Amino acid sequence: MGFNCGIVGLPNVGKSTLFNALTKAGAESANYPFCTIDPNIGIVEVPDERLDFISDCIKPKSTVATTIEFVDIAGLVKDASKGEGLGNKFLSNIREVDAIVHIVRCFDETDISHVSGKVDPIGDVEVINMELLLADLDVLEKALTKVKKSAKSGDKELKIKSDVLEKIYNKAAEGVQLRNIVSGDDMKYIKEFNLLTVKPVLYVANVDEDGLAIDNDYVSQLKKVAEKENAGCVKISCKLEAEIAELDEEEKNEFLNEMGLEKSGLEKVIAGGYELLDLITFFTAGEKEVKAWTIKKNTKAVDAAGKIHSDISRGFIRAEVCSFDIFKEYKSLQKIKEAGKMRLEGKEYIVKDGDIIYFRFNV
Ligand SMILES: Nc1ncnc2c1ncn2[C@@H]1O[C@H](COP(=O)(O)OP(=O)(O)OP(=O)(O)O)[C@@H](O)[C@H]1O
Ligand SMILES: [Mg+2]
Repeated sequence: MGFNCGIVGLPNVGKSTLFNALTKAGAESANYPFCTIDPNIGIVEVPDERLDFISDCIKPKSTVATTIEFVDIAGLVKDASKGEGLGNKFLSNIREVDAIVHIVRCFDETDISHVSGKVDPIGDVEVINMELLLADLDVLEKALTKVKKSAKSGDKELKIKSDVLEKIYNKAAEGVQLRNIVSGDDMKYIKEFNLLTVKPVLYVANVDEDGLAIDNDYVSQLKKVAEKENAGCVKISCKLEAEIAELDEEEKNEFLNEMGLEKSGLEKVIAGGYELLDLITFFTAGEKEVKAWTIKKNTKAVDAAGKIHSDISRGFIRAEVCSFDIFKEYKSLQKIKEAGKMRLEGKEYIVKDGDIIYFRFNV
């Protein structure tokens, strides 16, 4: 089971360019709208300095990073919810992803055409978000009619569901993106509908080289939009990232240095996506292999063990756990044990981000 982020935005804003930089998959990217029709899917390693540190100390035969999936989706235009552009096909591709990376054009470059004729981040975001919301309204309206009817039977649970749907429908009709108003309790009634504006979103400002050094007006505008929505916003140049991705490690560092950048923007996007998905990482560390594993926040030790192998979960005895900070101090699991700093935890232990775990099991 993987977790994925869908890359969405207007046509010709740099989605495939970013996707290629992320995945080195060579998806078609060109200066015309609707270049992408079918979604491209790519697996991306999640860079993690902690994994590198553990690996440097233990020097295992292999080191394995954790991954997430990115999906490059066709461009969306106004009235897509009514079938314009690639319309419903596009929307159903978005329905399948866990989180949304929304790319917004924040560069001038007259050679690259813009579907509405001018660069306008606020307007562009509104077009996309409105289409997503209209699609949600459509789904909610149908669901509400159905549930209301069945709630007439007097079933209490259906009555609650109908009330929740009605409340959310009314909010959507007011133009509110739903991610900010749906509570955890509401979520269980609407999960099945896979609503688009409930999915977490990260905005990506796609800038030119000048915009990288100093925020241009477009970026400032987009940052305000993101802030208002409580969403994250990262600034990168998709075109530059695609060029950097072609370089080998040494050239890449040289290039980043020259540009006065610490790390490539891709890492910011990957880290941002990982955060959106509400994921954390734990590590297993042996002489053969040091490996990063992905789990949802609040996963129990016995379920985390199941990520590695169902036998380990089934025969779970206990987990030997230390935090990354402890490892950083002692640099060796043996030394941590000798110092009495290794904790023994049971099945119910909630795994924390950065835990290094050894599972004892018996089958
Ligand atoms: N930061 C940038 N500066 C200048 N040009 C850029 C930048 N980012 C992308 N481009 C250019 O914009 C054009 C469109 O890019 P791309 O094909 O990635 O868009 P897209 O969003 O995937 O479009 P579609 O929706 O049609 O699939 C390409 O020519 C690409 O090189
Ligand atoms: Mg594309």
